[in-house]
Amino acid sequence: MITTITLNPAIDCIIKVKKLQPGTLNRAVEEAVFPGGKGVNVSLVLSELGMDTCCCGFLAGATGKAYEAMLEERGLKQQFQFVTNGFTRINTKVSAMEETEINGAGPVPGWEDVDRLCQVIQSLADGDFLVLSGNVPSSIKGAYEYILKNMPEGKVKPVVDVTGEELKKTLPYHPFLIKPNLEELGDLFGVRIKTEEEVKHYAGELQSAGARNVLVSMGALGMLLLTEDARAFFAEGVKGEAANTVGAGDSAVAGFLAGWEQSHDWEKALRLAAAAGTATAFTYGTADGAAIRRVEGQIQIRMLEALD
Ligand SMILES: Nc1ncnc2c1ncn2[C@@H]1O[C@H](COP(=O)(O)OP(=O)(O)OP(=O)(O)O)[C@@H](O)[C@H]1O
Ligand SMILES: O=P(O)(O)OC[C@@]1(O)O[C@H](CO)[C@@H](O)[C@@H]1O
Repeated sequence: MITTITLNPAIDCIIKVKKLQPGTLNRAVEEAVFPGGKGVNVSLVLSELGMDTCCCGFLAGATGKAYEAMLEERGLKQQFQFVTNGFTRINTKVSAMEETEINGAGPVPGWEDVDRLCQVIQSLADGDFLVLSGNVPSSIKGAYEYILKNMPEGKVKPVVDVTGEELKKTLPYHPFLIKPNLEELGDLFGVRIKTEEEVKHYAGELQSAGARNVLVSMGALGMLLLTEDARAFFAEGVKGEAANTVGAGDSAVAGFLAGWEQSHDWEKALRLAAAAGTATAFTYGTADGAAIRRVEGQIQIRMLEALD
């Protein structure tokens, strides 16, 4: 079982306009709503890939009820808890010549809510993956570190996809996988990363700080994997027309975990990660299993020189 935590999920509203014109009324030519938030996206893609998954985190208000109904419609196992303050956010993603996103703030959970969540995940089985993914509300800053501190040592294999300080604080808990994108990796070290060597170097620094495996996603360029047994691979990007790339990174995390669970082979895990990310970039919302399997055969993987 792979459990995902999304502290601040969102109804993702994807709107396509011919041309985005700020300061005036824009009308959609296409629109769709999805139950979004990084951890839930991971669960949606895991279930498409035939994996057993459950998502949890916090919902609130009328939009929270609507969100719950959307999860039910998708047949996703969930253990979300309702908090009393605020409402589940609606994140607007506008697809035009470029992508523009407006993410809401979301409800205001308290530490007592985090404690309730910790109770829920105490029942995970030894060795289960626990995916901690997405923005941490400011009322509970440091929540990922707190959650990991409250799990019996060695019980779960954490997977962390979050930016900045929240990520750094989880590294002493030796996450099985972290997945920064190129910009996030650079921001962690206050640099702008330009070469593959630099990606490998800074991913290696994150391993030295505690991460076991590091997957760096680079949008249309592809993704680089540095493994705990000091191997490095690169999955080349696949050319094609992106529909909306929201959730591509989350799909990559799901593909990696599904691939790893199914094969225990780094290259196969990376291939499925790249296929899932690509398939999601080429569709509205997260990709379905058939689309991911179709892209899988197009992924080219290069083995890189290991780190010194
Ligand atoms: N435009 C694209 N064309 C082809 N493949 C893409 C494109 N965008 C993303 N991908 C694939 O998806 C993977 C993950 O994308 P990306 O690096 O954009 O993740 P991210 O920044 O974490 O995204 P998000 O936060 O929206 O989930 C890439 O490494 C690549 O394999
Ligand atoms: O505000 P956060 O939590 O950083 O990001 C939330 C979000 O943008 O991330 C997902 C894509 O990765 C979307 O489904 C969702 O709207």
